[in-house]
Amino acid sequence: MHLEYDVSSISHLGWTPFFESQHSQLGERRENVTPARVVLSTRGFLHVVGSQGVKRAVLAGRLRHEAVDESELPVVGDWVGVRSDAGSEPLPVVHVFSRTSALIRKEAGRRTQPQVLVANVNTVLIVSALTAELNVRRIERFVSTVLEGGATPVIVLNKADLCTDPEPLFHAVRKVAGSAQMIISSAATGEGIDSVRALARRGETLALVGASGVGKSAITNCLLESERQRESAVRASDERGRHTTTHRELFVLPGGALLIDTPGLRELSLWTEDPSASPRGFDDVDALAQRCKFHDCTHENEPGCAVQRALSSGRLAEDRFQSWRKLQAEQRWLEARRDGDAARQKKQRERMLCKLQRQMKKG
Ligand SMILES: Nc1nc2c(ncn2[C@@H]2O[C@H](COP(=O)(O)OP(=O)(O)OP(=O)(O)O)[C@@H](O)[C@H]2O)c(=O)[nH]1
Ligand SMILES: [Zn+2]
Repeated sequence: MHLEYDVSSISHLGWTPFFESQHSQLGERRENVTPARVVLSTRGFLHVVGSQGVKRAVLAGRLRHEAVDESELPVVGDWVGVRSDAGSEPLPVVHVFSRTSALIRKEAGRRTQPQVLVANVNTVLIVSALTAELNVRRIERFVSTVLEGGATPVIVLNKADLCTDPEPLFHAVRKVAGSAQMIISSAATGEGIDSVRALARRGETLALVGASGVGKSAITNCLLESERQRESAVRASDERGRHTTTHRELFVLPGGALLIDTPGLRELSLWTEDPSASPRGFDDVDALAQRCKFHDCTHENEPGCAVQRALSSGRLAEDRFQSWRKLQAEQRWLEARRDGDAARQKKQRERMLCKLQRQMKKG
């Protein structure tokens, strides 16, 4: 059982002028493109919600064919256009609206492909547990990825009830958090949950990310003020009999905000659309780098290097600098791989041809 989606206006589902203007630009096609938001995606089938309520939908073959890579296909949180005159379900998805933000990682495995986890989120709650497993470097990477995707990161340190002294961990994370807000919470005692709830504004979309078992579902349940999520989600028990979130789903919180719970993410390989830029979330390092004598300073052994100076004085921590280095190296590696990605280029060419052919048919 879900909380009912409020379909009296699609703005309650996150529709904004940004999408409206794209819709207007469709011109004559506009009539056949009814906006709906993807709330669930399983094995090729989508569940979308729009002014007509929740419907099953499926991607039109043309969209799949034209996509340069999978990152262009709709995921949970995306706004799509369905042909509502199609009559019976599944309704064909004939359009995907450009995104305001997305959480993107490099696909697991050998392929150099972006994988979009969720789309059109305002705030991403990066959840960790205040336990010995807390990994500052992983949080740093999440912050960078969220900023890269155009959303606002908020760091949630959960299970405060299990931690006798959260202060040292809090300060260690603070050093890598940049401008991200930080919340200490406990889904068990309710501590900090009001601060999380304050981020959940009507019509805005939040997503929860973090490793398995940190308490994403427990926090969700607190926000739902009931056990609904546990009942609604398709849950599978793993071999230890533990319940675990198995898919992404967008649903409504009592105050009218939208929330996407995601399955545990242990690793997050960086993805970036602009590999030459400095990794996001490192304002401290960026500010120092701007004061180096040479603007193309590599911060290794150039004279007048402000980064090296800060490292020797202890103002910049060595591991923070190494993280920045590592992310930057990953970006460069991605760039090199992508340039050489022949399959991608072939698809891009095919797509251009398709477009041309269509235009010729029309003209
Ligand atoms: N003591 C304590 N236990 C918690 C807290 N939050 C969650 N838990 C427990 O930790 C376990 C895992 O919590 P979940 O909410 O299922 O974790 P999750 O992040 O959703 O995990 P996945 O669905 O596998 O990604 C459950 O047994 C929860 O009851 C907390 O703040 N304090
Ligand atoms: Zn330098």
